Amino acid sequence: MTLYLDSAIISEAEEASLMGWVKGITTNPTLLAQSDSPPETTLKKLVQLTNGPVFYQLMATDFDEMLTEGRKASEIIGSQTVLKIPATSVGFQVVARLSVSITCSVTAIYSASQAAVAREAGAKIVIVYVNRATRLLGDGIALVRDMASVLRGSDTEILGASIKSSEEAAASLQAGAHHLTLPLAMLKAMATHELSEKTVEEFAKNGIGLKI
Ligand SMILES: O=C[C@H](O)COP(=O)(O)O
Repeated sequence: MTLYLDSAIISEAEEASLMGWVKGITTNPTLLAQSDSPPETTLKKLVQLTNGPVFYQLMATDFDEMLTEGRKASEIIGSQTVLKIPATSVGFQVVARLSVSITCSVTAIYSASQAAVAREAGAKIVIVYVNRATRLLGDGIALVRDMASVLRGSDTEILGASIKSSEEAAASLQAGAHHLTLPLAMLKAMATHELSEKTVEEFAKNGIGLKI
């Protein structure tokens, strides 16, 4: 399992890097628009802040332009590139073409059948917007479960995105998500429990340890 930061804000990527357990960064056009640098500069900075994958989502919608954009992103990000390609008819064609040379994920997947098509097209990762799916379809966790069932036995892995609580994060993993991507605040929330803090306070009050 891998936890990724879902952000293009450099200060957040720096903080996630210091955590030591966040192993890559996912971006999308909306997140890149929140950065104060042009996308090319932001992506180069993000690459410096992680040893793991840096995901870039294609904006173009025309087949040839998508190929060009994907190759350009790969030149900027280098060996850490994972392309995020939207789950559209042309998107699947682009995955089939680019996945032979660049790691591809398919994003904005809303059905188990789209996950199966993504796998056949050569995607290594399928991205499911868990909370959005709950809001739009009724049960995002059930969608993760269905996707996991369809992909069982294949190399294609599920990345859960649009996670709004620690409980939703855990439920996504239990349902079969291999990885999660989360905003910085959600990563911190995942690592925190009030009882852990209370327990530490208790030890601090009553215990002793090595002199340092
Ligand atoms: O890249 C996709 C985002 O993770 C979706 O999250 P959101 O539903 O919070 O916008």
